[in-house]
Amino acid sequence: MHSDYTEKVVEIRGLKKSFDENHVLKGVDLDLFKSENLVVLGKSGSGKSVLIKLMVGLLRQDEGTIKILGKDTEKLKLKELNKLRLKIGFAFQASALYDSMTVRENLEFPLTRNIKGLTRKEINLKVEGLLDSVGLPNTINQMPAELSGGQKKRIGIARTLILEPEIMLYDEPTAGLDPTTCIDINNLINQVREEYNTSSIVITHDLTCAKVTGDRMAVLIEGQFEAVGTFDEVFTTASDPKIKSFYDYNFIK
Ligand SMILES: Nc1ncnc2c1ncn2[C@@H]1O[C@H](COP(=O)(O)OP(=O)(O)OP(=O)(O)O)[C@@H](O)[C@H]1O
Repeated sequence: MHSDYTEKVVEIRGLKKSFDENHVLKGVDLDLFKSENLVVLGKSGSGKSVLIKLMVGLLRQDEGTIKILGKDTEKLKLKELNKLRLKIGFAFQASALYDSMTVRENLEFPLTRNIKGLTRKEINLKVEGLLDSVGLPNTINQMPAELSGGQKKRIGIARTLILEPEIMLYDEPTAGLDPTTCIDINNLINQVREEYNTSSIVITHDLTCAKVTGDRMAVLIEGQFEAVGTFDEVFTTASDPKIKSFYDYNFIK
């Protein structure tokens, strides 16, 4: 256990979001504590991405509050919201690398766009340091098309880390990867937490990823978190039929 569960970095209360008659989030409460990895599980269409989009201000809630690093996101002016967004690293499902840029240029891009006045030496140090961290120093001059799916994921994570976010959001980090590469990415998620002291939300359908990376699980069912706790608390000892069917569904799929 890496968190003492005292300091909250995210606090969500009574969050509701509907699209016309589609009531996606029906009063969601969730805490993310400093230095923990929280795994969010839920079937396709259960609202995991909507939750993340609300957190980073890409969507607006109908009701409820989202506090991030002590700030109520709804009350922030755009400039303050943008400043807060820089503290949240979003590792997209598809890595979202720019195909026409080398690995070095991909990593430099968020840095030079957001931080003015860095010297070439400072930029190089940061880029090279992060590539070392994710175990891919030799890819620096390669194009994304020359990388494997797992390597792209690692570079995507490195690029997200370059602005030193306090909170990491991983959107299905192991989707589409072979089992061995999944293990590598799970280990990287844990390593990132140790090295960069991040607090993370990991969205996944992969129960191995959930077990290996998550201090706590939160299962989104019918618009609310039905169960929140350690993997064993939520799954091994669960008697709730909704949780059981979710667990079975994941293995049948
Ligand atoms: N911008 C939007 N406009 C209308 N409906 C939307 C919008 N975004 C999401 N939805 C709806 O909200 C519901 C939840 O979608 P969401 O993408 O959050 O699911 P998810 O849990 O992330 O699914 P998956 O695991 O497949 O990625 C879906 O019914 C979807 O159609």
